[in-house]
Amino acid sequence: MAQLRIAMAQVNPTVGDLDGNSRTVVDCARRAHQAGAHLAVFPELMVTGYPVEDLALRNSFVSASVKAVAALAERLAEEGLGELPVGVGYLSRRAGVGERYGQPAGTPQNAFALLYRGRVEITSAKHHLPNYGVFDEFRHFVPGETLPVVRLHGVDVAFAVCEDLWQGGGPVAAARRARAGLLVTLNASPYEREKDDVRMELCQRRARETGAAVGYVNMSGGQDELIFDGDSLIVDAEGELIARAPKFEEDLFVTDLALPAAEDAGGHPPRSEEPEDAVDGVRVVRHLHSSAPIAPYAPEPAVLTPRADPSSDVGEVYRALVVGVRDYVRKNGFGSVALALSGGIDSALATTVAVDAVGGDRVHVLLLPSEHSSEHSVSDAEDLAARQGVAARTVAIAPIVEAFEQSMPLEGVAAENLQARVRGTLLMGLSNQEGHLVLATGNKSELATGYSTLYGDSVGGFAPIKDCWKSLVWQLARWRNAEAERTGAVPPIPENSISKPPSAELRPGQVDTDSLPEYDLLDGMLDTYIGTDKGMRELTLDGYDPELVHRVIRMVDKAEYKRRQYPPGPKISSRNFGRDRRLPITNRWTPRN
Ligand SMILES: Nc1ncnc2c1ncn2[C@@H]1O[C@H](COP(=O)(O)OP(=O)(O)OC[C@H]2O[C@@H]([n+]3cccc(C(=O)O)c3)[C@H](O)[C@@H]2O)[C@@H](O)[C@H]1O
Ligand SMILES: Nc1ncnc2c1ncn2[C@@H]1O[C@H](COP(=O)(O)OP(=O)(O)OP(=O)(O)O)[C@@H](O)[C@H]1O
Ligand SMILES: NC(=O)CC[C@H](N)C(=O)O
Repeated sequence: MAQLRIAMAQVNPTVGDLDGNSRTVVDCARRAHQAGAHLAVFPELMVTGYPVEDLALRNSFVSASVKAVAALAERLAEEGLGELPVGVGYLSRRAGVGERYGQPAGTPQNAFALLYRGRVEITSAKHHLPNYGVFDEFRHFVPGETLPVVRLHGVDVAFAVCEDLWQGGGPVAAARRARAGLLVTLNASPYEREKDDVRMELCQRRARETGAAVGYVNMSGGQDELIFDGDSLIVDAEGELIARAPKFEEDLFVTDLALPAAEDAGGHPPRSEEPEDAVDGVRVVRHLHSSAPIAPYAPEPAVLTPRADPSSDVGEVYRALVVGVRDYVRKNGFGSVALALSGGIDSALATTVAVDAVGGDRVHVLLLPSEHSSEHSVSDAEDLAARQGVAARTVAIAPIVEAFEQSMPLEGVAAENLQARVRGTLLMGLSNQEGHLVLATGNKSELATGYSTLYGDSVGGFAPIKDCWKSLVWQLARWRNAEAERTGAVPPIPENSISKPPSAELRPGQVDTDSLPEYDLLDGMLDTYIGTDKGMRELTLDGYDPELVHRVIRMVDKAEYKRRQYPPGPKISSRNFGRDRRLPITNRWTPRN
């Protein structure tokens, strides 16, 4: 057996910030070196951030990434870190491939580089490209065809990139054939509810299949609608969990691994850059760093007993929303946010998430009562603002609505929507004047059914709870209050905001159930329709009333145009309204089956 100390950097790069991301690599590599690591690894596309989307198709961006990774190798050596092999993801190009989309030769690849002694020593690229859900990698990359296997202190270490682990064959099969002792994967795997269990099981299965320990390093942090939850982990060749990093945080995660020395494992002695036959379109390329196993470390293992994460599923969703808001605000250069607070549950939860994300002193709320607003809409909103220490301003909108209607009389829904639009205009005015990012407060049930006013309550730059069904909104509010009680703090959300019936308050006595079914029933049906694409007949077979099914499906399909104009917001489900679900707006198809 040989001993290998591996440092996995679960960090939060920013897309396009090549200098900042490179600095993060140097800082973590320094700490890894100080911790005595033999190898430091970073997430997929660390140098550029992930996903780069169509930046991958800009030749200048690919060139900048290739230059940045070479400069990073030099910088590591200048800082005295050249002897530490550092594995990073970056954007590269495969030379010699013909012109594509009018670009010069050389198509983009989602690449891996091992940096050592001031040089980009080894490169390879992701073989399996995900092209489903939020991923579009056929559009952006061509697949890699090699699996680097590096003998490091006597252990054969193979390197693959994210989706390479999710699909069988290819790199996984090649790692098995190469008898690697450790398979390291660099990942940018976005959060979805319960995906942590899927990933863990995947790593365990692949470890058993390859007969190698698996080191899985994931990104943390938010990028537009995606949230990377970290949760990096290491399992041994039998699939036993050795160590696991915390979720939703940055972490440099150092672990001592006892691994089979290459010769014991049956791997033949490598000559540098020696290719082996292709397995499933992937050639193993062996590299020699150091053959001799090093003496085992003495006493203290660099640590890490598996850390159980205490969060519940709902608690995890809450943390994901906070990270999504925090990083959207920070990475887009905002100092503060603003939102309209109605005393209802949606704006109460959105405000609470915002306060947890950026701090109460950077959250500004507007109370905007109209002639139809209830007493409690103001008192509950004031109560929440006081509990959370946010700056609250009240502007009665009735005179503005009246002035509007004097110039152009409106009736019915048009008049109702005017109130929402006046609120939207005031919020955007405040944003322009004071520079806050406006948060839209709509939930997924409203987005699904089109139950919001275009250019009214849907205005804003980011929408914290847009992927949460209304029933989940209540669960999140209760979870957050219970968390506060557990730690002896004041529950941030007034009980009345949680318990009162939801209402848009756009006309006297209006409640959501005038237009929509009860949320428990509605959300179940929506989750099945949106999440599984079942049609009318199948939903009816599931036990839903045929007339209701027909009505709800029509509402959902008709509202595509509203969703397309809604701000982005954190994805927490396996199918969000955004990159996961792309449907035509102009569409006469009725899903009868
Ligand atoms: N296919 C299409 N492509 C592009 N635009 C399209 C379109 N179909 C209609 N439109 C446009 O959309 C307009 C209709 O949309 P919109 O103006 O939003 O109005 P609309 O959807 O008719 O009404 C908004 C509904 O949301 C409810 N609401 C509003 C605000 C808050 C809440 C709450 O829960 O608190 C609920 C309100 O009670 C009402 O039932 C049309 O006048 C037309 O201009
Ligand atoms: N009186 C008000 N003052 C300020 N903002 C308001 C007011 N009424 C509505 N809004 C804004 O419009 C949004 C849409 O209203 P909606 O009724 O969907 O949400 P809610 O009031 O927060 O929750 P609920 O739907 O449970 O009543 C609110 O979240 C809030 O941002
Ligand atoms: N970046 C990737 O290749 C991610 C794809 C993978 N299936 C995941 O969700 O983790």
